[in-house]
Amino acid sequence: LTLLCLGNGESPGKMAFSRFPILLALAFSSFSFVLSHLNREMWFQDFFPPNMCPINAKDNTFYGIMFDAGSTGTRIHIYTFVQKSPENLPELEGEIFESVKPGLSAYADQPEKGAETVKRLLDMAIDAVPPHLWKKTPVVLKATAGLRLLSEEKAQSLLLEVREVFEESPFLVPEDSVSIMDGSYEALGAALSMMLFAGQLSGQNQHTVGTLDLGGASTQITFLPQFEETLKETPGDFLTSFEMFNSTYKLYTHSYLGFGLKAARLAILGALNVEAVDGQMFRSSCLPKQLEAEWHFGGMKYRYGGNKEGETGFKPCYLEVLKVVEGKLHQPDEIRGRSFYAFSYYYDRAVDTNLIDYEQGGVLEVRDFERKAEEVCDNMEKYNSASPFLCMDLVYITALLKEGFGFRDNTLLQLTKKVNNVETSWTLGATFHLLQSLGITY
Ligand SMILES: Nc1ncnc2c1ncn2[C@@H]1O[C@H](COP(=O)(O)OP(=O)(O)O)[C@@H](O)[C@H]1O
Ligand SMILES: [Ca+2]
Repeated sequence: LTLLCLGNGESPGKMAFSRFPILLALAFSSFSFVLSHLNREMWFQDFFPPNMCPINAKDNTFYGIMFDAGSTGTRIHIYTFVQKSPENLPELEGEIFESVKPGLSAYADQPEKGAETVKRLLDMAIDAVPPHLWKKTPVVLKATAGLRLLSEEKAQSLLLEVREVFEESPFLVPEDSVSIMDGSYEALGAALSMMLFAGQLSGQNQHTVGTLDLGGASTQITFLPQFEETLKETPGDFLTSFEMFNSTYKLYTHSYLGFGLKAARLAILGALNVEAVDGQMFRSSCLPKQLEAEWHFGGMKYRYGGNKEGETGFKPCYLEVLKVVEGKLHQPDEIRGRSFYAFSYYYDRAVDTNLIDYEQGGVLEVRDFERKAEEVCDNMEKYNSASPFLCMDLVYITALLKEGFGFRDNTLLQLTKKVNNVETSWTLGATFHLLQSLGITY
């Protein structure tokens, strides 16, 4: 640990040390997400102490290794926890994070090569975790929508190869250590992560927030309902209970498969679930007029292009996109008055269009995405150098938020990549849950 610290966060991968009692939220604020400044500033930044290195190598440290096998990339998160005494709750000390592209599903026909990418990432953990703790450090890989969309046979042979890599490693390999994760577990992990982060803020003005994750293939929404009404009006399969510290919590959580950004592109183009796409040209008013190109996704090749003769721009594009989202998602009333953390492609597209800074993130209103979508779609030639899908992606994000989930124009979204150098991802919550269920403490 000391050695890694000398590297000051640069090696191997991106080392981050933060120190916050992650469980305060669970213990004191009844799972309320606590936000202080609901103005347009980063509401986290005042509350976290600056990064710091552990003063000494500690013997009350333990680790958890979580792989996120996403549809566009594979990521390793190596978390360090410190437990000061048995009666104290563990604190998150830091994270090492690294990622590779493409994701495992790109190796559908070469499972060994796919597993090799996992092995290279796992080698980082050999350096990061002290040898005497290897046997006590669980390693788990959870695959998301990308693998959910592969055939069962291809997905299973990938998972089998990865399992072998784990078995050959010196780490603790729990039962079911390599699996395709249920969408609601992904959402639950994200919610738990944010609860852990927000624990630092307890005692401030309390507002509860939820999380929105926009992946390539699927999208998730999660929040802790405050009103009985919401629980009554919500279909049972949108509610997930989980236990922690002798309490049961009921979360609203749902994963919409096929509503990730890339899957949505296909749906908008009318290319989803179309047989014999080869040779067929899919056109959209959301694409530059003169564009004609090819796109490889999920093992298929698609030809797509702009409306050469017809209309292009924000209005016709919005109508096209509306068909894909309108009436397709459950709209809980309660979310209208809430704030949400937004990750992944919400973050990336906001960065691409200078709505937020890549390092800092920021707070946006739903209408900021709409304004940007109008600007990009009505001036596509100006945005030529960016992705040809930029207009479509922004309109999809706008429509998904407004017409899909039913958010207001002024709903606040906190776009956050990292809290004090720890990635905001479902992985922290899932690792925490894993360590709890294995009874791993110092
Ligand atoms: N830990 C992470 N750090 C940075 N970006 C991430 C992380 N996890 C997901 N993303 C972003 O989300 C996008 C899509 O998510 P991904 O996890 O690959 O898809 P899916 O969740 O549908 O499997 C990625 O392109 C990436 O920009
Ligand atoms: Ca993801």
